[in-house]
Amino acid sequence: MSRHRNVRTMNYDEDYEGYEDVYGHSVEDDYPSSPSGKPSHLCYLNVCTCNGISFLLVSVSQFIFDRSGSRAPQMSQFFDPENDIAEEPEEDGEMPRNRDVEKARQRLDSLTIDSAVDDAVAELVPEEEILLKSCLDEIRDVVGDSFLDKVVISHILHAKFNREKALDNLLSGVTVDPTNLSHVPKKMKTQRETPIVRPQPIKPKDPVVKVEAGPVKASSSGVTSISSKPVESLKVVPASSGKSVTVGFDIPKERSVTPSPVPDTLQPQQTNLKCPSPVPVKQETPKPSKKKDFKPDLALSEYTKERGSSKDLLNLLVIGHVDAGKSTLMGHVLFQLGQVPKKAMHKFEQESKKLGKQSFMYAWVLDETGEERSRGITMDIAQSRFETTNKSIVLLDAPGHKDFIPNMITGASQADVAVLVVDSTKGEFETGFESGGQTREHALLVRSLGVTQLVVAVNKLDTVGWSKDRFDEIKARLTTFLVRSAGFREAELIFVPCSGLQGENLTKTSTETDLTSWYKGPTLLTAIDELKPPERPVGRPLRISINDVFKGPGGQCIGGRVETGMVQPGDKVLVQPVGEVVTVKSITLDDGVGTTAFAGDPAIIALQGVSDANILFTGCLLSDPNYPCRVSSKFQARVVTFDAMTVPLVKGFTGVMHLGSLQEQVSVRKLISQLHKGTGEVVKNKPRCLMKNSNALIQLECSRPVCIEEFKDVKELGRFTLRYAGVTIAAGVITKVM
Ligand SMILES: Nc1nc2c(ncn2[C@@H]2O[C@H](COP(=O)(O)OP(=O)(O)OP(=O)(O)O)[C@@H](O)[C@H]2O)c(=O)[nH]1
Repeated sequence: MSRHRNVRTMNYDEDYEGYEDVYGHSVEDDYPSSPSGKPSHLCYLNVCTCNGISFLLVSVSQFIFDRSGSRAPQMSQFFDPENDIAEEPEEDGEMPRNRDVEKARQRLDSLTIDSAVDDAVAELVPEEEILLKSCLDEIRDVVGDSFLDKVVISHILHAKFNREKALDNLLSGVTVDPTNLSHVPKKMKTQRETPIVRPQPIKPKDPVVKVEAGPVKASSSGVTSISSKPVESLKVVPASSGKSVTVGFDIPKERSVTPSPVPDTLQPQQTNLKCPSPVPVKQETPKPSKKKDFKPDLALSEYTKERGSSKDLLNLLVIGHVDAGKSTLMGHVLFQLGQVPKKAMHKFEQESKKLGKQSFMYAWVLDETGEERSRGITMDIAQSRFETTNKSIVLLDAPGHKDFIPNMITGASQADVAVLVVDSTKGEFETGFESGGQTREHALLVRSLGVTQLVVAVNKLDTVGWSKDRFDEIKARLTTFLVRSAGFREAELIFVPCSGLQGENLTKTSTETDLTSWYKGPTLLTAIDELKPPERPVGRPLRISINDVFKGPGGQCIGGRVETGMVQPGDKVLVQPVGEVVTVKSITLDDGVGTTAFAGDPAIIALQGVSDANILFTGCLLSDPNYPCRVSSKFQARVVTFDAMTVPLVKGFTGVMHLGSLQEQVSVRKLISQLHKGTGEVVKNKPRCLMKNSNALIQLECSRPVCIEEFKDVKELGRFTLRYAGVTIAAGVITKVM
């Protein structure tokens, strides 16, 4: 079995209609409180307007971590702008005589700074307040609580919101003159429209491990996993070391194509990320084909001939909060279906027992790496395949831990349908469902990426005595959220009570009388079989998104998914964005049958005539040379911001865009207009910032040209999510490639 990405191939109209649910449907009037009892989870529902300064200020405060609470350290305790803490006597001996004098001087200095900073902050205009708070948060990520807020603020103001400079000054002990913090003469403030220079992201506090797809691994259980390997740890000079810190994300000025996706987990603090040697773009934006009409007939008749009588393929993603039991559930399903040999299962049982982790024996079917098994968590998408009565299922088991959400997004970009697993144990469902848990974020993500059908596995029901009340309670709370906030249709949701560990109600009707006394619905497998197959855009120009590049027996190979069209051995394909034409040497399909790959198929493709292996990388594309994909670094998008957003979206904001297998740093160039949720009408032109739950038209720019399409043309390559500081803050569809 191979490792690859799949294409979501859903009916365009139906899918777009779904997006109208997400982006367009207004239920402001009837929207209830959130399940948590908070005013509401308004993610898709409310229009956030910024009509005046007072509103803006109140709203901004919601985003800001308030360090002025009772736990805030006393200034006299820590503050010493001139002398490093290291100069304090280390031993517990008597304090030097001049210490009292020194402390008194510090107090005096701090008081001066205190009032000067207050004065300067009081003079800020709203955009500056937002910037100040965003700078403060980012610097806090590096220095932690080692400096008082006002000291950090004084440096930010002194550096005119340049957070790199402020951080450098702070760490190298530069003294700020507290009487000179008013950075802009008052008379200028009223005139200023957009002169605020957006600061660059800064260094992370801790080294971060990037998890990246590794080579294909076949296993005894027939499961293929995308191995996780630590690729780079950033070297960070500790703040206390006194050494100067180089900060800022190094974006090459020239437009070059480099196989270096930006790891999301590093946002917003990434720095010094070294891209592999750039490969020159031969044809940055391929010229549109002169042939106006693409003829889909050949592809469609081939498809009918080859696939007409076979089962529908369904790419199924399994999502849910960490430890909800996803791997155990699906591992047990595979075992019950005979996909895992008894001998292999026995081995997993013995080995997991030895490690004291016997409860994870079924999870081991899918969690294959040593690290996953010893830690008891899934770290990357594991892929397998099974059959139901009417469907051929490609199973994608996603990691639940929030550190691995970028990997989960990779899976979500391949999914046609999803199984959301929730733990029904008392307290555990609540943990996963409350803010900070992954149940909501995963559901929002898959819906944003086009999944409209969801099976909810109410798992671990054995822990609550197969309680119908608990099942009903979870069903009610989730339905409210999934329908009202995430934009699913109630008719597209199927709730199935089950136990992954005990194997109840998975592939055959349960024998557990406490369950069968009240539940007569489908098993998990039947529910999956009932999901509708997506329509495959076979009759469109070829697009194959690449998620793996490796040397195979056939030479240079890629693992990818055919997004649209079809491909056969001998076809010429255009590698984009580089713009080099290569030949398809051979195609290996996931089920090993046939050599023609159609839209929706995951495939391994060996290529001939590749001048440099570096032109192929995760996130690049193979397309029809006569009908190439758009390649651009600038585009317009309609976005909806999520409830989890922690900083307002302003011009210059930089985050990570996830578009299919592509992860790319992107910044907001323009906030064009804020839109009404229900009607899509412009409610405000050129808003200064976007808050949570806003709907807007914005212009974005990537740091290098990427393959993108307008959503109306190719939905798979026209929608994205935006993440910042490890949180998914927005989803969008591309409305105009520029
Ligand atoms: N009692 C009970 N325990 C279960 C059930 N399903 C899973 N578990 C236990 O829950 C723990 C976590 O299971 P996993 O399958 O690793 O959970 P996961 O959701 O795949 O975890 P991540 O992929 O790391 O997010 C293990 O100890 C399982 O034995 C169940 O139905 N009943």
